[in-house]
Order: sequence, then structure tokens, then C-alpha cells
Amino acid sequence: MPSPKARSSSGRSGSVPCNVTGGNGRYEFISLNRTPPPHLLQRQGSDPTSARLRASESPNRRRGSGSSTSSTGGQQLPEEDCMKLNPSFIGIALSSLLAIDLWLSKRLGVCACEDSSWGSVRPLMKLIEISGHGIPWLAGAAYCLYKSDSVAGQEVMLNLLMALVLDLVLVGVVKAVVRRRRPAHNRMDMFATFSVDRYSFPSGHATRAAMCARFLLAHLVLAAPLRVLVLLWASFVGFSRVLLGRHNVTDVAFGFFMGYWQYNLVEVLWLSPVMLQSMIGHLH
Ligand SMILES: CC(C)=CCC/C(C)=C/COP(=O)(O)O
Repeated sequence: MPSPKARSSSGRSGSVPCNVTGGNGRYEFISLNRTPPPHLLQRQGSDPTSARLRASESPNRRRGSGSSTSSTGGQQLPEEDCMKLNPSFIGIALSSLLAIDLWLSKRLGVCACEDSSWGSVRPLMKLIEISGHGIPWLAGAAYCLYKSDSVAGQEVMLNLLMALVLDLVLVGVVKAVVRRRRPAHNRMDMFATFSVDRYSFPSGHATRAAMCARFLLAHLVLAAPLRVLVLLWASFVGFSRVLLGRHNVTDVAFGFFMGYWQYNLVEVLWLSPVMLQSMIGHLH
């Protein structure tokens, strides 16, 4: 229970109660902006928790220097101390989100191997995985480009190829920067991977599924039932990544987000036949 005395001493502006035990074993609240009572100061020397806290103090404070100070109740404290609350709040929120993500992803990884609870569905999930892999998409787009005899068809297929390559590059860069490891329950048995594919953030299948779905809906698939099928396919590709244990939920969620925006970039960079002809003209 907080002692009424300590409660009344915590100032209103920016002072946050800190929970510590007093010499009598009872919990007392003290303000971070005020000097703790002598019996608590004495305990700081031996207590391992406070030793850890001291170790994580800012270098300025440890050195006892710091030109910019704020005065609270006659006490000189470095200004940075008053700003530590925000990062720690964000830090706590992020680690909670991460913990939920890991827990949920582990629970949903029901096809991670044959003897998992839904192990019998694994072959179907792997089929969905192949449907969103880069190789069939690149090969399919290149084949259609080769077979297309209309300028409009060639334009669409060439831009699809460009979009697929752009997706591989952007996902590779983000994976290499973030370097988040794949879930521990994942079995790394995917075919044709790049070295960055040992990392899981973001899911390359999810970015490709989101981007290709938007591409197909905008340029190739007009019939309503087929449009629904395209959306279902993209959702299944994303969901199957978590079921297979390849990814955490946040990898797939961010992958969908990134793929959605990648399509906007493709529209901006769209290669028109006129542009292509002038590019070819410059080459000659
Ligand atoms: C070899 C080519 C052309 C593409 C690699 C595609 C691939 C294996 C991506 C990894 O996807 P996830 O990040 O969803 O696991």
C-alpha cells in the first residue's frame, strides 16, 4: 500500500510514482523527481535491481555532468531524465505487441511439420506457397509476354515483369535491413530461395500476393467471380505463411501493406509503349 505521506509528496507536473520497498518491507511510492529518503538511498548501493538501473543510466548522468539541467524542487536533474518516459512507454507497447505476435504465430503454426496438429493439410499449404512463389510468376509473365501478339498485351506483361523484379529487390532490401529471424518452429524446406530469405520480415509471398492481386484486378481480371477468387487467393497465400510456420503474423500483415503500396509505385513507373520505343531508340 502506498504510504499517504509519500503520495502527498509526489508533485503533479511530470512526477511519476516509483514503487520501492521501504525498510519495513512495505511498498512506498516515491517521485522520480525527488530525492529518495535516506533509508532508500542506502539500499540502492546493495540492491541488484537498482544496480542494473544505474548501469542503464545515460552516460551524462553517470558522469555526473550535463550542461542542460532542469530544476525541480531545488533538485538539479539533466533534462533528458524528464524525457525518458515516452521511449519506455513505446518500448513497452512494442515488446507487448511482439510477445502477442510470437505467441499467436506459434499457436497458428499448425502445419509447420507433418506431425503438427494440422500436419495432414501441409501439402495443400505448400501448393498455395508455390502459387505465390516468384519463379512461377516470373516464368508465367515472361511466357505471356513472348506469346502476346498485341501491343497492349505486351505492355501489361512487361510491366508485370518489372513489378515482380521490383518486388524481389524491395523485399530483399527490407529483409537485409531488418534481419528478423524466421519462427523457431519453421522447417526451412522452401525451394529456390535467395540468401536473404532466411529472414522473415516482411513475407515476400504476402507482398507479391498483394501486389499481383491489385495488378490483376486493375489490368487483367474483370469478371466479378474471378475478382473474388483473386482476393481469396491472395488472402490464402498470406494466411498459409503463418500456418506453415514460415512467418509471424506481423511479417504477413506488413507484407500485405508493402505489396499494396508497391503497386502504387508500379503505376508511377509504368512503362508505356512510347517510352519503351524511345528507350530502345536510345540504345541503338
Ligand atoms: C527465387 C525467386 C525468384 C524468388 C524467391 C521467392 C521466395 C522464396 C520468397 C520468400 O518468401 P517468404 O518471405 O514469404 O518466405
